[in-house]
Amino acid sequence: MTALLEVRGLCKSFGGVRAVDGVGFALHAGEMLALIGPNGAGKSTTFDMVGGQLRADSGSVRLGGVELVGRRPRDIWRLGVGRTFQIAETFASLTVAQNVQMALLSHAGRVFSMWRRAADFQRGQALDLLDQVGMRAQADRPCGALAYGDVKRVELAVAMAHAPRLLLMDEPTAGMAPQERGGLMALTRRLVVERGMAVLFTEHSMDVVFAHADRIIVLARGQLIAEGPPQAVRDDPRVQAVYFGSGRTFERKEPA
Ligand SMILES: Nc1ncnc2c1ncn2[C@@H]1O[C@H](COP(=O)(O)OP(=O)(O)OP(=O)(O)O)[C@@H](O)[C@H]1O
Repeated sequence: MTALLEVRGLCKSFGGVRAVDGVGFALHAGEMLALIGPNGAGKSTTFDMVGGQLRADSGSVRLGGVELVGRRPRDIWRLGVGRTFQIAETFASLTVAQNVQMALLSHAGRVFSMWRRAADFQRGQALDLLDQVGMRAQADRPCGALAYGDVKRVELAVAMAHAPRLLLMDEPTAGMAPQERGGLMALTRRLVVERGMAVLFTEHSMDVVFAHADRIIVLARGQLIAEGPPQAVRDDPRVQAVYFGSGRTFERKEPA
């Protein structure tokens, strides 16, 4: 099967630091791939090069055969690479439905001079998306009044408004209570299956990674040191060495 995303020989240095050093991997439609590694391993830098926020020094990032390196983030987004954004980027004073409507507006490329007109725009479609993330009943509440776990669901609906082929999720469960994390990842899985979308995510909670990733890639000091299904990665001595070496283990529990 041809990969949706193909990354080859990706490199990025900051001054003398080789933040990402020859990283390559593939990601297929319908797959959830976790990118893990100790602090400073190069996860964010890799992520930002896929999304176009950082330009690679060398290497290739292809989506459906189309080269992304050198394109602007907005063009990459238009080609089908979505990203979930943190709570600060939703409009807390707008309602849940209005937040999704704003995303639909921007997807359609429409500019409205007055919010009054925008308020009616694609409300039905926004409600459908909210239905998919279990938030339709809260459509008319301001986002600022929601529980944190519910805001994360709205962020997913906002990302879905652009119908991404590939969704980048940076620490999707950060700040969530352990019992809420599984729910958000199960919801993400359902969207992946229903839409044939691919997800690339970074995550510090190893419980989330091992429970929800189809495959895992592991970075250490900018290089890819292991790749495979969760159990194989967990048992890989190189991965164990990197995590034990940094004082972190897979058994570590995140604070509630
Ligand atoms: N803008 C920058 N300028 C200079 N050095 C940077 C910059 N961004 C990242 N680095 C360095 O590149 C290396 C990789 O950083 P990166 O943030 O990609 O790692 P990470 O795996 O995401 O770490 P963390 O888990 O702590 O977020 C680190 O040594 C970091 O200090």
